[in-house]
Amino acid sequence: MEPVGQHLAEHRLSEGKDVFYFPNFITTEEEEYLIRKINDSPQPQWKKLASRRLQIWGGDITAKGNLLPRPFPPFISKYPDVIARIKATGAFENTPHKEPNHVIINEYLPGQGIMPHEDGPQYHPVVATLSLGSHTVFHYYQYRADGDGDPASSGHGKTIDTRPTLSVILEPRSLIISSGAMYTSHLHGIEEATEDIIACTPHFAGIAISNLARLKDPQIKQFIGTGTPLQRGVRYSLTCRDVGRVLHLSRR
Ligand SMILES: O=C(O)CCC(=O)C(=O)O
Ligand SMILES: [Fe+2]
Repeated sequence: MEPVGQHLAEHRLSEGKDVFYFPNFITTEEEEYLIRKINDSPQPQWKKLASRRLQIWGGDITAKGNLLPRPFPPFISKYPDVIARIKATGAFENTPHKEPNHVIINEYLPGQGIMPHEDGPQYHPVVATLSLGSHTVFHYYQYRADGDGDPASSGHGKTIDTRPTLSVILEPRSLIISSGAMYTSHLHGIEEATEDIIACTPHFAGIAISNLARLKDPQIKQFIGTGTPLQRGVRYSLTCRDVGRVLHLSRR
């Protein structure tokens, strides 16, 4: 068997950065099935936020950061076997449970996004995100060293550098894994947009994307090649992480 680390390394997007991109991590049939199961979930499973809705699977996390574990539904752990496939990448080799035990499913309508944020210390610093239904553009950011700048873009009293460190197109069916400093000292976010204009040549005004050469979706490639804006559809993402501290309640 090939060493797992080497396999992961083939998917690295940028030298020295722990960001790994896997196009077509699932098939279109699996994608359709997952979207159907997400939409079939009972209404109370959805949590409504101001700007999007989400489902939490694997259990709730207490205020102290402990997971109250609940088994995954079959559409996450059996068919398709998303958790086992993520484990097989080797990215979770050094996490407490060696595989994700917690999955957040986010739904984004066109025009919705997620503000730059950090995922925080309750998770081991590895995150794998599966995209379904539509592409999006995912940015990594850093805090500014000097502390001045636009106060509107600051969080926790620190100012975020609005120029992304790295930008990635997440194709439908792709998996992206971030770990190390990309988890612990960077933020990530998705702009609220209904379309994305991508730079296909150095002189073309648009977002510079780190995984252009790795894209696989024929339509996305064609649109980028002709400078056509990519219209966002409804996107679902499965954010898979390992919560280190798990509460095992004894049964009476
Ligand atoms: O939807 C995504 O790709 C990102 C979601 C995310 O950052 C999160 O749930 O913490
Ligand atoms: Fe996040």
